[in-house]
Amino acid sequence: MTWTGHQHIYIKQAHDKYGPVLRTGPNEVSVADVDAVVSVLGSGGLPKGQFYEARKDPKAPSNLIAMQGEAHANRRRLWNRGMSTESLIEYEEVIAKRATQLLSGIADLELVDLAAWISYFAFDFMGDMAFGGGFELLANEAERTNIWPIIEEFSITISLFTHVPWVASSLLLVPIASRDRLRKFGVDNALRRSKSTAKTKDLWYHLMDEAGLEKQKPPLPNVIADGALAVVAGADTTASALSSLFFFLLSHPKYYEQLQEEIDSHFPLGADPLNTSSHADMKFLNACLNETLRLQPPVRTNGPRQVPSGSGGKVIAGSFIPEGTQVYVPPYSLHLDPRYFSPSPEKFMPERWIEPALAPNATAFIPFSYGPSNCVGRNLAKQEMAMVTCLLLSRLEFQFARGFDAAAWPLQLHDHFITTKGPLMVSVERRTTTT
Ligand code: HEM
Repeated sequence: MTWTGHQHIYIKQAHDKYGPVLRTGPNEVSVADVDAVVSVLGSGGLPKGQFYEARKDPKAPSNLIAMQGEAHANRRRLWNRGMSTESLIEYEEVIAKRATQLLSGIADLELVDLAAWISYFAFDFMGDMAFGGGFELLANEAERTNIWPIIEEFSITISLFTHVPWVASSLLLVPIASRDRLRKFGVDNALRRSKSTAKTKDLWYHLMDEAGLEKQKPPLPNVIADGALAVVAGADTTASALSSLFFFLLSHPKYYEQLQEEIDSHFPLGADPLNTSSHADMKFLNACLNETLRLQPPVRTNGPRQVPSGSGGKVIAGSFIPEGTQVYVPPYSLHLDPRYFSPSPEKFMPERWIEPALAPNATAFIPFSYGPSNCVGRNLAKQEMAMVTCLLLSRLEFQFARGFDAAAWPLQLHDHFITTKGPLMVSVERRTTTT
């Protein structure tokens, strides 16, 4: 089931048929019920278990996502500093530089694979954040030809073999030549970054504790492991969400126009669409981002938590779950559940996030998971998406390319823990009114 990339659809169909608590394997259940969000993922919920343990590389230091308990809380403190409001303000300049490169890269191409270009943006930016630079996919055609296929091979291979490509041992599944090149690439960049002083406080600055706030300096290999995690966990997810947003807008011209109008009203002629100070007031933009993350959550099934041995089991959503069982709380199934998102949960309707009469059940909305191991990069991801969307829609006009099979695109979004996607072919024109 995992191999097809459509497991999120099968699980949803099975929930529709058999109810919210479903046995999906000899020792695992899927619970698509809002009660499970807090009781499984919340702070008093269940720990990560064998699923994450089995994917750890015993020879490599763990990255944040594979950690638990106190070790996780200690490492997460460094990450939280790197994702604080002040840090996000520092990152604006780096996002702006890469978004502007994205704009100039596609502005004069008539036909563009927008999904690929958005991915180049997302990888270049996460390389800047995690290692103070490294990828130059937007600027460098040779890199797009030589390095991008390796990154894609890496993403697709590990995603085919494991649910959690973010855990170190997944690297072992990538063909040796690619793996070695990628490892060398990561280590070279990390070593270069470790010898330099950052011009801005990037994520590395916080993970390495360059401010000297911790009693002990984090060991370099741990920081390399977390830097690599940032690239894998932060680039593809954000790129998927942004590509899906453009797909939905292009499929719904009414919403495309409404969003463009909101953007134009906040950034009239001469204003900088990369300025983030209006984002909180841009209701329709935020509604479109939420609606995209609801219908196409980049992490569709997510990794499970486990009922601890010796606990005697746990009652979840009204069902007794024995100890040792792995429990999934699948975002895709929850997000399409009419109990939580009505009317028409399968439709792209940004207004459900604006009109009180359509208000969804916010607890059932978990694109970034929930609780102590939720996505530490969620605010950064939203900031990237908002900046790129405002810039592109204020400067360019997009349409699906002639002959593009829009109906087929969502089926090319494959759930391999993260989401892999097919080409999103669009035609592009400069807007004359705002430039
Ligand atoms: C739209 C974009 C994104 C989505 C949908 C997303 C989703 C998620 C989800 C569902 C998890 C929980 C995984 C689990 O329970 O195993 C997670 C964890 C994580 N994400 Fe994100 N993510 C996004 C962007 C980012 C970005 C930009 C970063 C920045 C580096 C990031 C870094 C992380 C890290 C480090 C974790 C592990 C947190 C922990 O275990 O404490 N993510 N993300």
